[in-house]
Amino acid sequence: MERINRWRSHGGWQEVWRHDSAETGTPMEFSIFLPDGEGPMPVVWYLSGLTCNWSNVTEKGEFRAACAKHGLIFVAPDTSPRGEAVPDDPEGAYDFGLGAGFYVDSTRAPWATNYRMRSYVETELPTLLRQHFPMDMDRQAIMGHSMGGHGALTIGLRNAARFRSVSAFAPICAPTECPWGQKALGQYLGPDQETWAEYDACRLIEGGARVAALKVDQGAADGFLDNQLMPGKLDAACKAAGQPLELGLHEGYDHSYYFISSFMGAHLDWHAAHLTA
Ligand SMILES: N[C@@H](CCC(=O)N[C@@H](CS)C(=O)NCC(=O)O)C(=O)O
Repeated sequence: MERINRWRSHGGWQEVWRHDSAETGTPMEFSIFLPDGEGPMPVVWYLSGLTCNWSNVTEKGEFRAACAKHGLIFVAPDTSPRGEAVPDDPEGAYDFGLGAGFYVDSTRAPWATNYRMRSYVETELPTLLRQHFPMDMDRQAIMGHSMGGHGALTIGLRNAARFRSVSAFAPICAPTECPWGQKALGQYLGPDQETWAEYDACRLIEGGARVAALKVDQGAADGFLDNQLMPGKLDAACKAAGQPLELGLHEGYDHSYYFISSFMGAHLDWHAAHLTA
């Protein structure tokens, strides 16, 4: 593992690291905010959306003040494998391939070799980082935005014992039912929709999965709200299953980091309350 940058910020260090991933077969980069102190400290995993790498939330997410205040380590992985040898959408579309790994372990050629973002985020990265940083792995939370909100919800639901709290900004709530999800899951996993279910938060909840604490915020002026994100389906699935959900709909906010940064502090305060209880 190689540290490629670091900046003093909010009484801690904002760092960027590169390492070789066995899962993706490529070098991968992530950012990590480390409050000062010996730790071990609770960890918040933040999964980003389409077109993003670690830099979007790190530069625009405004998470450091809350993380410093609460003593939270904040990790932002990339959203896909990268590199010349990694296959991409044939038309270079933003919603599939590079920057669009969907937190899936692909089972189909030519994607399956590198597109293993589920195992990378769920297993490889936590196993690696706990050896290098003062992380308290008994106190973990996961959050994300859009495609990363889908990642946070599905990884949280499949690993409920590991995360004390799960939250999302404008998540893709029902990927099996929206164009972004159908395009990605159809190609990464193939046409058998039974194999898609473990990558759909609503279907996981319908199938019995639960999390300890769940919070979602959504902008009402988000152009992707009705055709891609569908928070109403998550609300309905949670209500039917008895899964508590704190769902906020916010007039005037869109899909951007202006929305995310407005609610980031509240999400981190909420995670901290669960992580330090
Ligand atoms: N219209 C956008 C769609 C992608 C998009 O909105 N991406 C969101 C996540 S789904 C994002 O965080 N973009 C990067 C940023 O705002 O910094 C594009 O074509 O780039």
